[in-house]
Amino acid sequence: MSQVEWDSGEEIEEKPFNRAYLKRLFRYVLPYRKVLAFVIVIVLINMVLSLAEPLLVRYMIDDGIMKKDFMVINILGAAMLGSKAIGWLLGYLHTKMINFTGQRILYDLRQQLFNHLQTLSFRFFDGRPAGKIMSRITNDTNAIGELVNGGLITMVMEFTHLIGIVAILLWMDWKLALLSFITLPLLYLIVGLMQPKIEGSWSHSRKTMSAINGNLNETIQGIRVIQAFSRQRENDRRFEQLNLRNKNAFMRAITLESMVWPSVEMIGMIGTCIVLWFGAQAVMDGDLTLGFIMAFINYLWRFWGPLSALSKVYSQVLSAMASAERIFEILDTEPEVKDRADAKAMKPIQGEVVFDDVSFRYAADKPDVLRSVNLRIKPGQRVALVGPTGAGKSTIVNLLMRFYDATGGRILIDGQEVTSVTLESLRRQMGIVLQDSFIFSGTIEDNLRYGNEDASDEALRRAAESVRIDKFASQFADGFDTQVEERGSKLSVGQRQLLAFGRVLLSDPRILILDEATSSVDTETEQHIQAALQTVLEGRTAFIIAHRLSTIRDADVILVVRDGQIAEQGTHDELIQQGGLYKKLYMTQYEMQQSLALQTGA
Ligand SMILES: Nc1ncnc2c1ncn2[C@@H]1O[C@H](COP(=O)(O)OP(=O)(O)OP(=O)(O)O)[C@@H](O)[C@H]1O
Repeated sequence: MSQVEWDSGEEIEEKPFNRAYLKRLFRYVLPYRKVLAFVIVIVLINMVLSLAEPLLVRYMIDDGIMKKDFMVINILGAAMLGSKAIGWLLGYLHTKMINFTGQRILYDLRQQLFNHLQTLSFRFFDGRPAGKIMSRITNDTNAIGELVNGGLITMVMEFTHLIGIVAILLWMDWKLALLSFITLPLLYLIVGLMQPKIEGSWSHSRKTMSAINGNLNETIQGIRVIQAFSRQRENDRRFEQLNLRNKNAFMRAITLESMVWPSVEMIGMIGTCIVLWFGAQAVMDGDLTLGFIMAFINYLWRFWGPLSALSKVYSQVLSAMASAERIFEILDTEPEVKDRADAKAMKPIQGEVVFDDVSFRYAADKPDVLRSVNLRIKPGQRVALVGPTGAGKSTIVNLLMRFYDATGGRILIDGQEVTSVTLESLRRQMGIVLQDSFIFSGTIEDNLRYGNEDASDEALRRAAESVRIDKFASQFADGFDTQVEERGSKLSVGQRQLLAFGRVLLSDPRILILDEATSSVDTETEQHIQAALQTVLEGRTAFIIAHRLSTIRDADVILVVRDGQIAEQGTHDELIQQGGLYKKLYMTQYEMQQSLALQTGA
């Protein structure tokens, strides 16, 4: 399946039974077949023990109590106690073993999903909400886990239980058994009619719950904007609607459920009364014993339990089908950008970059974003990419990093085509610093070492010093061991930028890509950043996506990108002389800065 086909629409709660999925799910169970076979044997033994109980009661009454034989009472009493004790032990074993196995299967599945997810290309993540991807890894694997934990064993256990009960009833007295089954069509009618409605309500309740979660997630993520725009009241209203829908769906499900199972019990009672009526007659006539009737009724009561359990498992299977489909969709999505079969490790590079007639579009049905781009950059050159928004600057560097593959033409680094080398060897020699540098949870040191875990302490210290991280790290009590929290929320914008420089410096790439930060920092931090930048850029081929043209005057080459093409190319002075788009952009920014300076009196 291609990544584009991956459906990002509404999540469906249940799917029809699908043998192919079940077979595929079974592959995850296969490694644990021995332990599962053992569990099934334990469960069956337990079931036989439990089915024997009413018969023991029968003999206790008929042969013990009625005949005043204390020996029989003692033996049967001990047998009942013994069977319960064994049942307890087997129950403990089976619950533990099945849950452990379920967790192991979940672990395997989650690990496989996570590993696969990391190999997927940017296109997969483009426009696909993170929340949905996350819910596939957590909720959907859980649904599968529940099926294994509860469903699988319940199915085996309750089905054999049901067959066992029917067989015993028929064996005890087939006429009486058939008489008691008279109420079955009524039961089928009620359960058959109501169960889909109940399930529908539960499914609606789950859907509204996931909408609540989505809303909550967005609110927490966007709390700053929410408060800044004073949107609390509107948000409250939206949340209240979702909350209300969830409450109503839950209440409807409970109302229906509380109607169905008492009705089932009522029908069960009708069956029991029929048996009692005919049975009482037979006992009085001396055809049946009291113990027999007691045991028979006990079995009848046990008949309803498996029925209700099986109907619940069925809906569990259907929801696991929907989850399986979503999980397999991810697992079947091939990474678009991957190593060719004959890919070799990229040799250590100097940093020459050639774009040979490169074109690119983000999707087959979208227009070209880059058209016939030709470039030749020498090792160590400092290249600035400028141009209007949406012109294709980021796309050029995305292709260079091979986050996407060019749809036409070739990209060569030191004469090696980027598609002919392994992704890891390519990216290890390149570094990227984005506008909003992503900082991971962990310590400042962890983040510095991100691209080079084996760096010596000395190298770490030097890198930190040269971009002045040591200055701000020393402000914290724990220094380099300070936890920066998720996304570096403990750090300022400038500090995050410096940390990103330090990280890339330590990984020592030959080619560096830098998306210049647009957010403004104070003049002193700006100076620090500019000084750090000079250190980072030294001796490397650098591509800088520049937003402030004043910062790139000393670039070796300035590429002016317009409508997916290189419209102009040269040094600052050359381009100003040409009097083209660059000069226009430069003059506009210059005038804006001047008028800003006049307004602020700076
Ligand atoms: N992931 C994507 N999927 C589809 N289209 C995209 C994607 N990323 C960018 N585009 C489109 O490609 C074109 C070029 O975008 P690109 O990000 O390269 O522009 P840019 O010059 O870097 O702009 P800016 O200066 O605003 O960052 C734009 O029209 C944009 O809408």
